[in-house]
Amino acid sequence: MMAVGYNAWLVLLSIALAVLDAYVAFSVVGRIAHSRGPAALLWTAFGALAMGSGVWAMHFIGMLALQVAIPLGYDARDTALSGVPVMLATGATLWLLARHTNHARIVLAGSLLGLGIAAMHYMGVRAMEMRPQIGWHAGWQAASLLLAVAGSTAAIGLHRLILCGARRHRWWRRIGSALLLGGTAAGVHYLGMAAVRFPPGAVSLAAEHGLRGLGLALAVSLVSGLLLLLTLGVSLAYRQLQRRTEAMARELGQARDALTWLAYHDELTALPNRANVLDLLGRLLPTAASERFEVAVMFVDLDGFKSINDTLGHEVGDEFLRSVADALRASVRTRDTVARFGGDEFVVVLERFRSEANLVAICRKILALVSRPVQVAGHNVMATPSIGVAMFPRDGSDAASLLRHADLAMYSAKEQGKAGYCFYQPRMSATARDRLVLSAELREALQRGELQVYYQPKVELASRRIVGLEALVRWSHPTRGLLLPKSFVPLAEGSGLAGRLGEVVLQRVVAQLAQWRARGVPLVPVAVNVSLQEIQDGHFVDGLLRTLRDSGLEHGLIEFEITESAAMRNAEHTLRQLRQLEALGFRMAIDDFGTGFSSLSHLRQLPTQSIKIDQSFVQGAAHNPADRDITEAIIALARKLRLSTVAEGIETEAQAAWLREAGCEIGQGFLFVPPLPPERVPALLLAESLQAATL
Ligand SMILES: Nc1nc2c(ncn2[C@@H]2O[C@H](COP(=O)(O)O[C@H]3[C@@H](O)[C@H](n4cnc5c(=O)[nH]c(N)nc54)O[C@@H]3COP(=O)(O)O)[C@@H](O)[C@H]2O)c(=O)[nH]1
Repeated sequence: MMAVGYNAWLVLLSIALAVLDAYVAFSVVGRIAHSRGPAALLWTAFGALAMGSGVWAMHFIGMLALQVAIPLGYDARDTALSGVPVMLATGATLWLLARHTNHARIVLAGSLLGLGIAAMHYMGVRAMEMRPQIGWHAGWQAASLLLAVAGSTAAIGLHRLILCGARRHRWWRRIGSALLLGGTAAGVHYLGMAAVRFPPGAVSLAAEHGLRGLGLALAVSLVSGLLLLLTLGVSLAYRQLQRRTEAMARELGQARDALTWLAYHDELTALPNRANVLDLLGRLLPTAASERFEVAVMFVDLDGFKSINDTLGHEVGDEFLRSVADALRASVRTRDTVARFGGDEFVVVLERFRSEANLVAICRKILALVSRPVQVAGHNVMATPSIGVAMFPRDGSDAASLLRHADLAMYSAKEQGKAGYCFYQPRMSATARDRLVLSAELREALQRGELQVYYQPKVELASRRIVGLEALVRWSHPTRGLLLPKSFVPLAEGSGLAGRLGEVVLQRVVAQLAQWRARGVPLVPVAVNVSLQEIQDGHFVDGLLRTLRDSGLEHGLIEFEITESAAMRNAEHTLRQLRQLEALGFRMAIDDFGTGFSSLSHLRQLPTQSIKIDQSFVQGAAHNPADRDITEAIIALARKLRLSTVAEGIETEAQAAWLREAGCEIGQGFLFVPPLPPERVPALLLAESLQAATL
């Protein structure tokens, strides 16, 4: 038997190539696993080519490292063909590993790869074309086959363990599995070569025409190494790209989820919003119709929330709305829906309730829980709810009509004194239509001059002398008769006509005063009610001065009454406007005092000469100690601020006497004179006092 030796450098080179090859192969498995469709197929083919050719190059360099006493060569065709089984086996292995793996798949992949490597080796040895044929040592042959299968399986198993295990030390373990697989491929080759027995006198026919030489070994190593490095580079770059794409997809997904949430929820309270409720009712009502159960929609609106917002600020308002949301949730079952439609409007949807009495109980619970005072940023805040209820199928067959009717019922609850609930009744729709008609008619009435101004005297309580008049608008409606402000002033404010209405009243008052003066009637200041909309209009002061310009009237003859809640709203801007009016010599009074949320520091800054005590306190004082206490407190406060007090709505002598004793100087009410048309006022102004006047 011929002696056999190896070129140690080429052996080392072949082992290094095998390890690099294995490392690249595992990297490519990751790319296939994370790709789909054609990309996965392309990576499999690319990986099979790179890894198969790497193993093949390792084997070929190993063959070239072989040194025997005779010249050796390798048939080019057989050598090239020996790469085919390993490439096929590699392709199959990569594909198997990239998909779902279990123990059986790992053993199958390891066996396929091992057999592919072994097949390549034994085909490659044949390429030497030895004559006589070489002999084989069965033991070494069996050992090489066993190593091929066991080593490949172990390396693949180790790699799977890495993927499933913790991230720590992954890199080292990946190198370990590459060393194991690379070592296996090299081991199969060198164990296989140990099995080869060159008969004495044997020759290699391929030495004449085949591949041979150190230069060739280096060239193959270089090409194969470059191919593997290129594959590794592309694989890493591709992984980076995939990670970025995945991160972007994740971010996009999160952004889409956030947008979807926002589209269906109210950001402030995290409650469902209008779109959500419409969606819910759209699904619920058909089921309710087919399964014959009832659905109730409750419209909940807070009374006086605006003044909380305006006087205490939006942060306090927001916090208070969140507490209202909690109170509403606590009032109903978890399966009922509580939603916020915006502002201070909430909606509750209840399904499968037991009876109408059950709904009444829920309304009462809402009233009790929502009306509780809440501590927000050091303030004791409270607002009562007004609730409107509409039921399916009785009050509406679809979401839109149910919500509209619940809303109308809520308005009705407000009209009935607020802090209550109302169930929808068909006549409410008629009332709403009526409001619309009246609103349209008001626009024409302003042009046609149907508005009139009545005057109610303000009287000095001690002497019953008339010290002022209040101008109160009336609408002489062609078919409905004389309408009071409560039936059309809110309509004017809701339809943007408040400014025009104020202008008309002011023109009438100025013309009236000028006419009385011309007739020699002694004049007293006339108070004109102004709404917040008018005050906030940037042209209010200009319009006022224009109206007064040719009248020759002193500005001190006009007093503006602004309600307490309006004075506190948008406080800064309102304050600027009022100061401008004061600087021009106009007088100012705070109307309906005691009904809003005044900030005392703000009140101190208001350029006002008097405070009007709301008539509810004046009339309640006789039987309600709290009203009496509030009235006395307002009078004391006005004294401290050096303001005069005017008590509204005095109807009895007892009220007048008590108010006078309490320190109130001026009064107004039916006891003295009701609001009168202008033609009846001169007689009063010409008399010394009311006692002397004949009404
Ligand atoms: N923006 C404008 N608002 C106006 C204008 N004119 C009136 N108003 C606002 O309407 C409110 C109601 O006015 P009215 O129905 O005319 O009622 C006044 C009196 O009739 C009533 N009053 C007077 N004395 C008594 C009484 O003894 N008992 C009793 N039950 N009611 C009485 O009070 C109203 C006057 O109150 P006040 O203005 O608070 O002094 C009216 O309050 C205005 O807000 C307008 O031109 N523009």
